[in-house]
Amino acid sequence: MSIRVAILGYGNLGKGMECAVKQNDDMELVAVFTRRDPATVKTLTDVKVYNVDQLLSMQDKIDVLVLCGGSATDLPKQTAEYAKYFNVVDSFDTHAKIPEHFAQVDAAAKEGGKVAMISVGWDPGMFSLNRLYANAILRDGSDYTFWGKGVSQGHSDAIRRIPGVKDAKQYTIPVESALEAVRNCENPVLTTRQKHTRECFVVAEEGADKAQIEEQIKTMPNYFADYDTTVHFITEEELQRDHAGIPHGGFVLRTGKTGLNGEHNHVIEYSLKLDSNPEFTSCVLTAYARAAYRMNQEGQKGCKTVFDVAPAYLSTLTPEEMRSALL
Ligand SMILES: NC(=O)C1=CN([C@@H]2O[C@H](COP(=O)(O)OP(=O)(O)OC[C@H]3O[C@@H](n4cnc5c(N)ncnc54)[C@H](OP(=O)(O)O)[C@@H]3O)[C@@H](O)[C@H]2O)C=CC1
Ligand SMILES: N[C@@H](C[C@H]1CC(C(=O)O)=NO1)C(=O)O
Repeated sequence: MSIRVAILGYGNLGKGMECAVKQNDDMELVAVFTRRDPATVKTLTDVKVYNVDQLLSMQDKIDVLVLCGGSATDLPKQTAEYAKYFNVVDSFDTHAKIPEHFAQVDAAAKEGGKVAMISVGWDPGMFSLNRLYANAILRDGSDYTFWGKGVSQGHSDAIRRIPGVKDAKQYTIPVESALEAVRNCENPVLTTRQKHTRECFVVAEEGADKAQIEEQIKTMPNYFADYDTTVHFITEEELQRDHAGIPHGGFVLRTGKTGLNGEHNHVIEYSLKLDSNPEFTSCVLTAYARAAYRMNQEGQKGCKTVFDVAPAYLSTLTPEEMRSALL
């Protein structure tokens, strides 16, 4: 029997989820839920769209609810709210607030006897896993993460939540000299500001105070305050013409030494090059939706992160196929 998946929140991630579920023949997309009028939400497939006020009445038709809202203001409320009623997966990526998000979601999921997976995606998510593996293996070393050049959905979402902003895209740009020093095993000590810059393209509402918007972006804690950030105000047409895509990617690196006197250098590198940040992120969310369902079917409950999920839960391979897949 297929795993019945539903989506809450129909933006870039919601559209990505619609595509990702179709690529998994052990799953079916049963519904999309939105806070808006369903009639205004045009989907890519013939999936039925409901207003979120219908969600609880459909609890018995949904095995996993994937939360596709924004981390800045949606997920802090929605994940804990619905973890009481559904197995849920979210992509919460305000790194500094993950511990408090975990605590709230864990209490709700345990109360409902459900599994909740938070901070699933590529960073946090796949990059988190690769940082942990590399750190566990190369004990004498240094960790580095670089993103881009590409469009951060979290940072773009955070800008769009500012009053007076109609639309926005944020590019994360790695400082090439820093990346080169790391690859050369120079083990540089780098501040946040020395690794990336951020460039924002913003469409302001008619009559909005652009100076105030720019100030709110540049001083925004957890998103922009620790970076050199530039803000460009452009028209909706220019945004659609010049910044329609959502490509991204990045690198997780760990450089370290082995041998009694550190004679040998090693570099671990995991990289992603993504045409579509939301479609790739949705593929990760979909694999972890499979894991959440399976773990709950075993009687597990509470909040999990990618660190708590054995790879076998993610895979459609049988145990015999997995053993040969080791080769
Ligand atoms: N961990 C990771 O690696 C990654 C995490 N993310 C996270 O995913 C989050 C969501 O990103 P993204 O999907 O790009 O965000 P969007 O801004 O596209 O969508 C966020 C929410 O806004 C609402 N919305 C979307 N479009 C419209 C519209 N035209 N008018 C009104 N409301 C709209 C939707 O809710 P509703 O339908 O209810 O109105 C939607 O769920 C990001 O904030 C980021 O934190 C993203 C990429 C990677
Ligand atoms: N969570 C990020 C995924 C990566 C990209 C990123 C950044 O550019 O700052 N940080 O983490 C996103 O929303 O796209």
